Amino acid sequence: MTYAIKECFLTLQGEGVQSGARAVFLRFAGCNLWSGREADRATAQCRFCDTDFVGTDGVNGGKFADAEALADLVERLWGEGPEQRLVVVTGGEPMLQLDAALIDALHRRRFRVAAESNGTLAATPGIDWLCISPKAGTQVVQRSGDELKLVWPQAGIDLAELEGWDFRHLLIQPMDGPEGSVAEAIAVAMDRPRWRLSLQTHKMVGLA
Ligand SMILES: C[S@@+](CC[C@H](N)C(=O)[O-])C[C@H]1O[C@@H](n2cnc3c(N)ncnc32)[C@H](O)[C@@H]1O
Ligand SMILES: Nc1nc2[nH]cc(C(=O)O)c2c(=O)[nH]1
Ligand code: SF4
Ligand SMILES: [Mg+2]
Repeated sequence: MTYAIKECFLTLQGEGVQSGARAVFLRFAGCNLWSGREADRATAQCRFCDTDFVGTDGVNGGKFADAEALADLVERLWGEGPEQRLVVVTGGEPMLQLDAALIDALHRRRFRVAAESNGTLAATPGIDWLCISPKAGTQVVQRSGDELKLVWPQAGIDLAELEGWDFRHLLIQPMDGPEGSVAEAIAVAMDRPRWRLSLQTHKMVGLA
């Protein structure tokens, strides 16, 4: 299978339960909830995205002919040094492309595979840490995983409904943008203690 990769880079996980962890980020191109074009943002199903996932022209981006070539890139970016190998597959929407062949190739190189997904597609089997981030107005089919990370505020999302899904960790993350509100995210954590505040720390410290 050919994989379309926007960018691939070594950084620290900036969000969620594993925030602060050294990780190679593998960003797949393309999403099923927005074209990625600004002209389409206002009418997209997901309208607050902070990411450019269009094309394959980012750092180490490109078309990869097979899983081995892509896993080799991830391993090269991790480097020979420290163990505790972690790759975060994201996008765009990674479940459009992530397959068993790539997960297996990464596992054979001793990587734990974490994924960031909008939950509208069933997660590929074999992921070691699954983070689902629901978008209002969409049908979330993946209602189990390790962490549910909700960008807030989003009108039309019922927190009580999400609390009934099968996730070990509930994170509330301030939306970065004109509709965002740190205060409203803090209020959720104060009113509903199962939800913990997730901040986009990479943006605070100047990491990609
Ligand atoms: C860019 S998305 C890619 C993965 C997947 N498509 C998803 O939405 O979960 C990665 C994470 O960034 C979050 N995110 C996107 N735009 C954001 C924004 N403006 N403010 C805060 N978090 C945002 C998403 O909700 C998701 O948790
Ligand atoms: N450092 C860093 N952490 C992240 N956590 C989730 C991200 C994403 O865009 O999927 C992201 C990202 O883009 N950078
Ligand atoms: S679903 Fe994820 S990648 Fe797609 S537009 Fe929304 S935040 Fe961005
Ligand atoms: Mg990001």
